[in-house]
Amino acid sequence: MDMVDYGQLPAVRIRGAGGAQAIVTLYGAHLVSWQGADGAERLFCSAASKLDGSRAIRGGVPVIFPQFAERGTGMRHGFARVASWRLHERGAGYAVFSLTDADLPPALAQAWPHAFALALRVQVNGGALALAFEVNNPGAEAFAFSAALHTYFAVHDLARVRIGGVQEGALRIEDHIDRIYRGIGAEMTLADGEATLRLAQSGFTDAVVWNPGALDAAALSDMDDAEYRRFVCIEPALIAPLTLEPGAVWRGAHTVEIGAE
Ligand SMILES: O=P(O)(O)OC[C@H]1O[C@@H](O)[C@H](O)[C@@H](O)[C@@H]1O
Repeated sequence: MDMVDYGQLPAVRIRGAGGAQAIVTLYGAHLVSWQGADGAERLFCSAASKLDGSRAIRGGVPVIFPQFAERGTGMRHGFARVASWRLHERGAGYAVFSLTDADLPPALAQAWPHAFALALRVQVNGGALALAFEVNNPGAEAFAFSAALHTYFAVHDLARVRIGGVQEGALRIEDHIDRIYRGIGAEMTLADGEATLRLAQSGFTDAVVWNPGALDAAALSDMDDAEYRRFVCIEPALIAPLTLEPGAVWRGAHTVEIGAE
């Protein structure tokens, strides 16, 4: 494990068994790169993304907390993806990042005045990636939150994408899609004609499938026009706000395994 720069952002490189690697920026505890043993990059990150801490990174795995999209009065998709996290622990093949209310700049802390402690554990091992997200309430009052791991999977061509496990039959994506699948239980698959990824989640009850399509991609200043064909977001999510009592902890996990086509 070593410290590297990702654009202008300090980041941690995690090295796992069999040559697996991941890079996580402290800004957002944002997993921006994941390679299995074969060295192929499995996450998409836009060439047009800001990498200087001035706005959320477009790609990788943004941590969404405590609000999903515009479902609330706070920042769109919450503040966790634009906050500076700490490296809490590291070991062979993994690192744990933490964020508490005390780490937030005053404006963000005032906008969401609750005591909280988040932890994100990122582990790589051969062809597997494991993300474990934990929300703690160390305060004296309950708070409600939503959360997601907004994973941008790299694909060779959007037109060849088949997603299994979210609906009856495979889901194909022609262009724009923004759908919430509720009550996800079993494994999902993502195939793009070159490889199949097996995805599993726990704690997170929902999965969001998102791609901006040609029109919306053209309107995004932090994405090149043709890049929408190179990724699909499949996001383990907890959409309906969950109330966390004082002293309670909530855990959500997301695992991805690289398989052959
Ligand atoms: O541009 P943002 O804030 O990163 O959001 C990207 C997308 O994130 C998805 O999770 C939402 O379902 C979409 O509605 C949204 O457009």
